[in-house]
Amino acid sequence: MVHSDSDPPLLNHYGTLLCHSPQWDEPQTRVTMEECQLPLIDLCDLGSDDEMVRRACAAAICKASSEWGFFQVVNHGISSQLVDKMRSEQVKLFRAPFETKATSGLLNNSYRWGSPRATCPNQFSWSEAFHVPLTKVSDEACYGDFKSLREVMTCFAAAMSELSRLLAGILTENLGHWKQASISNICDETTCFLRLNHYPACPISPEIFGLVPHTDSDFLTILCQDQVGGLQLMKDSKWVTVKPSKDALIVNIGDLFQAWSNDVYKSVEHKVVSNATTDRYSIAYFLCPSYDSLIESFVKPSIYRRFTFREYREQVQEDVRKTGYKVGLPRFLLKGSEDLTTTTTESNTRLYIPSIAAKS
Ligand SMILES: C=C1C[C@]23C[C@@]1(O)CC[C@H]2[C@@]12CC[C@H](O)[C@@](C)(C(=O)O1)[C@H]2[C@@H]3C(=O)O
Ligand SMILES: O=C(O)CCC(=O)C(=O)O
Ligand SMILES: [Fe+2]
Repeated sequence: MVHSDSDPPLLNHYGTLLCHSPQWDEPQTRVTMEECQLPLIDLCDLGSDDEMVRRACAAAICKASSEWGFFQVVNHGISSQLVDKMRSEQVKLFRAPFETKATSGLLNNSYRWGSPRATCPNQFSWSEAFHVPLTKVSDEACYGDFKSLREVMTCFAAAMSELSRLLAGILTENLGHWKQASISNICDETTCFLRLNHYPACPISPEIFGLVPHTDSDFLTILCQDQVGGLQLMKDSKWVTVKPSKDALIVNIGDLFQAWSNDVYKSVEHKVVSNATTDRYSIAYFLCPSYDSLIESFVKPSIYRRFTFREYREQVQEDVRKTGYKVGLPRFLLKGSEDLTTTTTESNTRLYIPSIAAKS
């Protein structure tokens, strides 16, 4: 492996983990995975003159969010030029020396690499990231020498923010309790994040995760990935590989939407497998509420107890600190509601009668 000074010290951190986990000595072979075509939704239909077309599009978004927890959207309004500019700025950013990324306070000092708390190889992520709060995306002081990055990131974050609110509105209204609370009211520019991911090529072992299996701790995530591939999600208890699609963005439901919808929508486990030869880049936009926001289902009996986003984050961080793993929603199950929580099978798929004519 040729080491460049921009690479985080993934190899020696991973090496120390290996020393304590002998069972990882056997050579591993890269298995070919079943590829899936995520539900593909053309958001142009939301602007159709035909109300039935608008309703059908909204219903498809809701159905995919319940059955897959994932879907992909085209004609989402984010130009390929902006995506290409964002990607080239992202590549430049990660090519900076590791010292600069890790110690200069760049992007609100939001740099993360590997998995600092990993105690064994399967808790390790062969990746680096900047997890940037939206409040800082336009802050000139956060960009150091990366002046051109600021304008692109500001435009990109604004476009992702608008798209996330459109989708959250459709998903909330389908639940029928949109009168009592709207997610757009508790999520705003000050509470969301933009996460820039870089997955360096990893020629050591196909067993190494680019990003460990996890569910997202938010309402929903919009993901812009390059064409390298590697994202996998859990479908019917099997890992399936998401086939990259050039002009599509991927949307996935987060833990908070699963709780808010009383399990109608699913926050589905996903991971990134490493690539032996090619670096991979992605950008994730996380629609998150303020830390004091109360997450509760308006549908009774609730499966989960009411909790604030702050409680949720603190519980995740405590579990990761103590066990190396995120537990997430199971920590908030109400007593006796374990048997209420649904698993997605054809038999209990909800009937979609959107209570709205999707807004054009
Ligand atoms: C959406 C996210 C949840 C996560 C942080 C992240 O931004 C991307 C990685 C996720 C992950 C995966 C491994 C661990 O479960 C976790 C606690 C972590 O450190 O990174 C989760 C994060 C989370 O749920 O907060
Ligand atoms: O890079 C990807 O495809 C997935 C990233 C992800 O799951 C995350 O940042 O939460
Ligand atoms: Fe994720």
